[in-house]
Amino acid sequence: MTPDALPDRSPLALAQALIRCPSVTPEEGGALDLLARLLEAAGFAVHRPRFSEPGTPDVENLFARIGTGGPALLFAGHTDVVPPGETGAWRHGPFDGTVADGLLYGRGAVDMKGGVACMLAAALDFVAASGPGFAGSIGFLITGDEEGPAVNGTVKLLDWARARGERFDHCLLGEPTNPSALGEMIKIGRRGSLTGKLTVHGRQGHVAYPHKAENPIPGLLRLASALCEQPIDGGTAHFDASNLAFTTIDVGNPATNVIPAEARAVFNIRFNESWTAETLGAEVRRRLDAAAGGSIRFTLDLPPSNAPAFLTQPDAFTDLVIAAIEAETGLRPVLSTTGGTSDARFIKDFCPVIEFGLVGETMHQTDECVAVADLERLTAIYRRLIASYFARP
Ligand SMILES: N[C@@H](CCC[C@H](NC(=O)CCC(=O)O)C(=O)O)C(=O)O
Ligand SMILES: [Zn+2]
Ligand SMILES: [Zn+2]
Repeated sequence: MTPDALPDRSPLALAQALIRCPSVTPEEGGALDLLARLLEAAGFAVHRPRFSEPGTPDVENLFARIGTGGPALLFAGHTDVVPPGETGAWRHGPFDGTVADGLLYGRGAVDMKGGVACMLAAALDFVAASGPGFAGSIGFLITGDEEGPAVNGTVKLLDWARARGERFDHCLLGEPTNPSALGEMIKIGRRGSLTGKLTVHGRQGHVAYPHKAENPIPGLLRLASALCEQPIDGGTAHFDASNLAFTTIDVGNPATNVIPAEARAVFNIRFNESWTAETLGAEVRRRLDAAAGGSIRFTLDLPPSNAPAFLTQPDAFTDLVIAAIEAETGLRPVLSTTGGTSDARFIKDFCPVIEFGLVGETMHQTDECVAVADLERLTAIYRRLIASYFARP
């Protein structure tokens, strides 16, 4: 492809072209430019807002729409990718877009340039077949900040769209939702995420004179055990049990003969709909206070969480997505809230959102790859969904 030529509209060609754009967060890498040119050529009005926030990198985003009326269907996703890690360890270059043995290799193949390519191929095909005057609208809300701090991406893009008076009835987010086979799983919600930073305070001193010091490490271990020992809850009808994991314990003491003054640990909790970040934070404090018993001096920092648990009640739109998946794969997807959080946590305040995309088995891994056949089938699912969405009375 010459620099200005557009790839053909097949999902494979689009996914290869996107993978060849090195868009490791927060770099745009040419990926959004490519989408903009493809969407503009198909008659979409395209906008490229760039957002900033002190202390975070500026990030480029894309919003596109064709049609002004309803029903209005929004496709959402991201073109940024996580770093490839050791590029020499990859079987094929992470930004080459190589196809071998029926698999397309590259960073973002499943998470989620492949998914973006499929939604684009399906929408461009529908618009070409029906003409731009179909009754309704199709939108694209694509960020370059999903894998990063998620501050200058979807959350601000939605505010920007709201301020312009953009409205959508339903959103399909194309994150990789299937554990091992296309058609297995739709995500209808996500657990919340809360991070805690725990510090136990002691008094520095000589290891040979412990009575003149106060070692914070046993206290930190006691508090950490207290948080890990008791389950947080037993799960709910739609959500797994909440889980807490310590991610680091740090003392940073280079000396073998000094009792340190402080010991620190960080934990992250993935919580279900029976909690908010506030009620869960209060419960964590209650458990720590009980374990400390007035004798362990600690401070707990709970940075504000922008990731609540949420659930989208299955509705007629969910039924359309299920029907499209069943027709193309023969599988009936389970409706799940498992896994990490996603940008759907922001979109849910804008319109009902569900997630369905590729098989996520290799996401974030060396040799991330997608079956070319899955790209074609996911495009057929999205194409069928669009047709049935706009055919509704
Ligand atoms: N970096 C962002 C969001 C982090 C989102 C991340 N999500 C996943 O890993 C999704 C994978 C899956 O379960 O399908 C997470 O949950 O940490 C931020 O921090 O805002
Ligand atoms: Zn993703
Ligand atoms: Zn990811």
